[in-house]
Amino acid sequence: MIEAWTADEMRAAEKPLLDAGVPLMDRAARALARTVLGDIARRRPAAGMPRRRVAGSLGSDGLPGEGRVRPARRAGTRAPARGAAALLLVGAGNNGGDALFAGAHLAREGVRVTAVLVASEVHAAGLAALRAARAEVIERSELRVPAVVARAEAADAVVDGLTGAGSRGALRPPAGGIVRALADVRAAAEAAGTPWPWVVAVDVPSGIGVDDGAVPGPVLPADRTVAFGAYKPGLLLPPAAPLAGSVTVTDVGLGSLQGPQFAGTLRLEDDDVAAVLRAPGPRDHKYTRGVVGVVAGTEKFPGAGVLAAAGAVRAGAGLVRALGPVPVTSQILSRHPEAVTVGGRVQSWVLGPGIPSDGSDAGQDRRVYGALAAVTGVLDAEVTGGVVPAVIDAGAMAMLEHRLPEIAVLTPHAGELATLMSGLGHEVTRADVEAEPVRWARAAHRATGATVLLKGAVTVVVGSGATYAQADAPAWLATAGAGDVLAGILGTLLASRAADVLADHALTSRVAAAAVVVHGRAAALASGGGPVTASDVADAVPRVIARILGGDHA
Ligand SMILES: NC(=O)C1=CN([C@@H]2O[C@H](COP(=O)(O)OP(=O)(O)OC[C@H]3O[C@@H](n4cnc5c(N)ncnc54)[C@H](O)[C@@H]3O)[C@@H](O)[C@H]2O)[C@@H](O)CC1
Ligand SMILES: [K+]
Repeated sequence: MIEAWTADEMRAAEKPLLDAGVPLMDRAARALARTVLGDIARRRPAAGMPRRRVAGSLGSDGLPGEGRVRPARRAGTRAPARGAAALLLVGAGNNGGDALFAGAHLAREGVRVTAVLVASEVHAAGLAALRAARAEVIERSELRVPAVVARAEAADAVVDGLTGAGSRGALRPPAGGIVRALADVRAAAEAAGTPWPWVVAVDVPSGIGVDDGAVPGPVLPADRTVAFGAYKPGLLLPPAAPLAGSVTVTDVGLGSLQGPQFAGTLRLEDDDVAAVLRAPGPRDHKYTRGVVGVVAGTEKFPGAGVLAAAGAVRAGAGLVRALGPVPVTSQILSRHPEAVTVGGRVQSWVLGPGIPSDGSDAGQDRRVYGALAAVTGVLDAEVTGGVVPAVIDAGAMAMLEHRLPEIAVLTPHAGELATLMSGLGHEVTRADVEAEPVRWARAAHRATGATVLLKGAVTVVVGSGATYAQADAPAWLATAGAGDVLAGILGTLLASRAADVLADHALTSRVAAAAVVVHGRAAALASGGGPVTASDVADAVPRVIARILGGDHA
């Protein structure tokens, strides 16, 4: 489990250590320097190898044709970092202090270090250490954006120490202008396939919302972030999370926060998913393993019914009841003969995939309304068979008439969440949701009572407890029908855990996050780096579950 700590939690945790004289900044800076040195060494050509010329790129002398290449990684070749160039971007706070002390270590290792002071006052001891190591310093009064950009282009690594846990809002000038210029040049280099230095963010990429993952202004995307003590929420949450690159957490001795009441930001790892999955025991039979009722697909869109059923079947449901018009159920049966198409008791519902919100299939709408009555408990348990958890997807999200319990999981993407919230009287657009996904997912949870699973490159799941942020899927998963498969997988996990989530509704979000992991891993396995269909994703689910349960996390 990855747990993220807010800026306040970090401060509270570090205070007793700092009071006791624990040299946190020294530990942080050493770890940062080690990581930068390792990265530079890995990325440089082995000593004595000629620098390759890269067509179309500008060299450090500004002439075309010579550039640093991203050399292919070759096992066993770890060239030293001596002679490499590093540019430090240094802000006013301790984040800049980390960068300065790390810069001093780098300089002592033979790296040519230039520190750009973006504030008139920076960490004094850090600056003294850097000067003592004979690094070059560009003062704030000498700052010229084009010159900083040229220095960055000539460097092997850029270390972003502008702001950290003390960051507030969009980066102000001159930091904002420098970062915008660097981010533009980096984007242009990436588009053209030309080299660009390795960017290491200190603690967080400067300018992100540390606690909420917002991106209120310019941010230089990092290749790596060296986080001190713990992840920060902004390293896990969209839209900021992808700007962090790969995250390395350095243990500075802060310990762990998480307890049963933890209501912060979490990311499940495979071990946590294994704890949610329920492998059948010798006494289990199909009814104890969980029966999933699927109301998905219409005559016009039968595929969604097939895919939702596929997700449920492949995730290991004891039984799938697929309900709908004959053109839908016959297709489901032809693909999944193990499903049944008659009603009866279920332990969870999957409602809505492939059902339009225009009321064009009265029969499916009626089935959805009936199931929703079982989920909300508005109808007597004698009629409905009792309250059960549910996945409420696509068209079913337009059929909500009553407040939902947390055991109901809404599964919108950003556009659907905007529609849902607009229907509830909030003025919000898809772009608003994309800019602040967690804020709107939380608003939707408050407004509906349901657990909200907001789909995206980073999927967030919000209930009454922790917020889960999962980034397990390759971008190839953005394909038609993928959401239907997820709904089916989640239906099965909820059915297998029905008794637990009914006893503790707050568990629903963790089960939902586990389904997101299974879905993402299945997509990665099926994709193998190439295109993937929703059917392929469903087919890969049994192998992924076997790997997760078997502790094989490769
Ligand atoms: N918590 C820990 O255990 C450790 C924390 N350390 C470092 O300390 C950092 C936090 O230090 P600080 O509290 O000094 O915070 P920052 O280093 O984020 O600096 C805050 C200062 O940056 C400026 N600033 C804030 N928002 C800005 C904006 N939008 N545009 C321009 N300037 C802005 C302000 O002058 C503010 O005083 C962490 O991120 C980490 O790098 C490490 O040194 C040691 C270990
Ligand atoms: K930073």
